[in-house]
Amino acid sequence: MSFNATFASFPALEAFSAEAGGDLNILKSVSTLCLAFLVFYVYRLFLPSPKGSIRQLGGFPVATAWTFFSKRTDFILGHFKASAAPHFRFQVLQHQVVALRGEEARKAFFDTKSLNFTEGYKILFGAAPRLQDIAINTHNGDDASWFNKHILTLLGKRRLTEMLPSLLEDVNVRMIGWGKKGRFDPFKNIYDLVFQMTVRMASCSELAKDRATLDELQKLYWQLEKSSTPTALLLPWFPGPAKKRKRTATKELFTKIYDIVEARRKAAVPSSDAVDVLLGQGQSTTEVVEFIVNIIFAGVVNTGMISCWALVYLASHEEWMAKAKAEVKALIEKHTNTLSTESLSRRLATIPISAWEDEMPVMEAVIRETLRVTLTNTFLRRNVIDEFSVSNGTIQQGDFVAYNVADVHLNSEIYTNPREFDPGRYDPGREEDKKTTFGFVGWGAGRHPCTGMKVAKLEIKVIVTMMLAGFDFDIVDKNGKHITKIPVPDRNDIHQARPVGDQCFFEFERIVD
Ligand code: HEM
Repeated sequence: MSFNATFASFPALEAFSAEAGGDLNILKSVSTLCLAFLVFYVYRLFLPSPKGSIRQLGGFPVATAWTFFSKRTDFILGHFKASAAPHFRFQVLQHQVVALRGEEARKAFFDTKSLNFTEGYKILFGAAPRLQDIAINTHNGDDASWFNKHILTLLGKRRLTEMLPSLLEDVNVRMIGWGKKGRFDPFKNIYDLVFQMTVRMASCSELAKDRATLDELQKLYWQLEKSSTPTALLLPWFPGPAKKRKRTATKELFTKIYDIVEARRKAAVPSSDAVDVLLGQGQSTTEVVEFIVNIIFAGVVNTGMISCWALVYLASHEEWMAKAKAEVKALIEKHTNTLSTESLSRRLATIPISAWEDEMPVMEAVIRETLRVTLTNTFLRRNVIDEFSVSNGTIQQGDFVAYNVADVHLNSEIYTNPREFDPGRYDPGREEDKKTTFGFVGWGAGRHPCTGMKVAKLEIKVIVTMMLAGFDFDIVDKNGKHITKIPVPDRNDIHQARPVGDQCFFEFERIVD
């Protein structure tokens, strides 16, 4: 059955068509609702805070919630700066959110069983499209353990070994497309590489090789990734054009992947690609599609961001560039035939996964430091069971809890000159990240460590290694002039953390094919 047919056969979808016709009625109700909300909020402003122990933010709740969605990092850090308290509480529509800071809060945030991961992100983040969004119910939609189990087997060491040559070839083909010399925007070209690699790892070679479909998927992906606007999150029921565009893009994305998975189901000879492995385990086409979409949304943004910024920092720090290049050279000399006339990507493919993982300490430190300086996450949870106390404040059942990564990663009591890029801070003798509990949370911590870390690290290392061994490159402005001021990530840009102010580019020349 085609996805369109499956899609159309769901009764709830018919309800959606009817809903579209009913937009006018909804619009009429909107004004009444807005008035009701207004009266309610003004009334609330004059009531004493019912949650005595945690400071409740004043002001108009809709305005407060708006800043939480539009400039999340500034919002959280700004309110913490204004008071010495370890927490504050605010309202997003009918939901209560508690922002936390400090070591005790961090321990509780990452370790408390009743703080639910999926519920935390579902309402306050909303990036990954779900089949439920287009009225299709599945068993695994909210089951994080189902995805984690499959990630660990499908993206484990054995598969990384199998996939390494294809990943390198994908990168090589794209890099050939850049030409021998030129200038590019890393926040476009490097993301293209990461998107292709992620799709390759999560799906099948038919899709990874089909450039036209990949480009279409990538376009839909960014459309959906960037559809989590303050309006969309605050007014999810509002029937505006953005909501319709999101629904159409979600349907198109799922449909394209569905057709590819169905074609693999009918293939005479199964391959070792992720899609075939999942189908072989008896998963339905819908489940496989859901798996692929979830991997793309879990993987692309952060892997792309760290690959871009690792290269930007290396290009801005001569000493670390020299160390990283020396490490790559040593790896190539030890594990590849340096007399071979084969392409760089083919030679790199002979380096065993264990060497990529264990013999690149400089690159490990560069990735860790890039994560520390660049990551902008506000981690989210929802307290789904009993109330509990943290730093003398009560987290009620149903409360959302938010913890911004800057509280630990940019904390000058933990890291010296925290905004400076200095991978040496993890060296024996310094080990600044070990000074406190969960001093580094770039790959998560406690109950929800990142299950995609190994594959993400490999993708970043492949990209950086291909750049260091294959190119001379410099960081320049839009006019091609070398940039001396080190770019600073925009901590409110939750997708790419692009540099604040002017964009930066790489001016490159290919030196090894
Ligand atoms: C540089 C790239 C990446 C970074 C920095 C990163 C970071 C993180 C962090 C910080 C968390 C914890 C979030 C929290 O506690 O709220 C997390 C969780 C997760 N990550 Fe990643 N991630 C990356 C790449 C990937 C990739 C490529 C995948 C999939 C292949 C992936 C899959 C996941 C999943 C499924 C979880 C949730 C784990 C759970 O439910 O317990 N990540 N990641």
